[in-house]
Amino acid sequence: MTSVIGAGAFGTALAISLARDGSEVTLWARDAAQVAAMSATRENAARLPDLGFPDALKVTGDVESLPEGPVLLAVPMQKLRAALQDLPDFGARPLVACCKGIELTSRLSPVQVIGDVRPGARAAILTGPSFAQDIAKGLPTALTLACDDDDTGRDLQTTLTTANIRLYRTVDVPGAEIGGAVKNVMAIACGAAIGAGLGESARAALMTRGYAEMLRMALAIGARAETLAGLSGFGDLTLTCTSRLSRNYRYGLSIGEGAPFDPSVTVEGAATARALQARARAMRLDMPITDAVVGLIDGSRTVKEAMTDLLSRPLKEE
Ligand SMILES: NC(=O)C1=CN([C@@H]2O[C@H](COP(=O)(O)OP(=O)(O)OC[C@H]3O[C@@H](n4cnc5c(N)ncnc54)[C@H](OP(=O)(O)O)[C@@H]3O)[C@@H](O)[C@H]2O)C=CC1
Ligand SMILES: O=C(CO)COP(=O)(O)O
Repeated sequence: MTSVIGAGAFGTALAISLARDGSEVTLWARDAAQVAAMSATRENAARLPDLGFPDALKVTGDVESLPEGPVLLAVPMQKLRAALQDLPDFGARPLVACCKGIELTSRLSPVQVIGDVRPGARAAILTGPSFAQDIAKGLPTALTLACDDDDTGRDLQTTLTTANIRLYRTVDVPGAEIGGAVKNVMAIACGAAIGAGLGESARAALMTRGYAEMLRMALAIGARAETLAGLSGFGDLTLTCTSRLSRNYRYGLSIGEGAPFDPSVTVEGAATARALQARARAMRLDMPITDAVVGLIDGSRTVKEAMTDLLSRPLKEE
């Protein structure tokens, strides 16, 4: 039995996929009106319209009624701490972060935030390339489940694998987390380049040099290079930097096109770019594309200026 905290796009999609296999899943939302609507219509009309809930999916607003078994925390990175602080103590139940990014106030990763709020909890992260719509529709996906306790990781891998989600396991939690955080920043950069008409070659350059920044930060925090070459790094970078289904990429497009963007949409890369830049500066790491994205977001650089900054850096070896 699995519980999902947060009936956003990702939490709902995971719950649908698990329940479609017949697993008992309880999806918790904090908003009573949303709970009532989802219970009545058996869909999440706001986030995943027309994708009905399987019978095994239970909806609740009563967090005390959640069953034993893993708890998936499917809330945005910058909301994870507040969500955990409002939730009851889940005892020995594994807590699985289902978010991507770095907390702006602390520069901590999702699993580090869980450890900060719930010391001693068995924590893991589920990350990798997948759009909620694809998961909910039953399309094939492959994701990474990272847990530093391999026994817990094996249990979670078995429990959370579904007919359309193939899970790969790793104990390299920092590696899995940093890939998912940095790829969103790079997706904003790529969207901005395409939106400003800079072309596909510029996008390929940003993806490749963005991967170099991802790897630089990963190695500096003790992660394994192989993890970054996998689903949570290279895989998710590829998906997010090339698809208009990505909200981070679309946010970048809007910057490049000078078009408005709905501020209520979850764009993890925006806050994470600032957190990543602060972390990189403290660690004396060179992350020029991250710097450029922060400049675009705070309005201090135009796309043209940011690209000129990147192209005029001293020449170096690859
Ligand atoms: N969407 C996707 O395709 C994918 C998303 N992810 C990751 O999943 C994470 C969540 O994204 P996604 O589901 O898309 O986001 P959404 O914006 O669709 O949903 C966010 C959910 O979090 C809930 N929430 C926010 N703050 C709190 C809080 N303090 N306590 C409890 N619940 C809270 C919201 O509730 P309310 O509506 O009441 O505000 C909402 O249900 C992100 O880190 C994202 O990167 C990963 C892979 C794919
Ligand atoms: O993380 C995702 C794909 O793996 C979803 O990307 P967005 O948050 O940019 O929509």
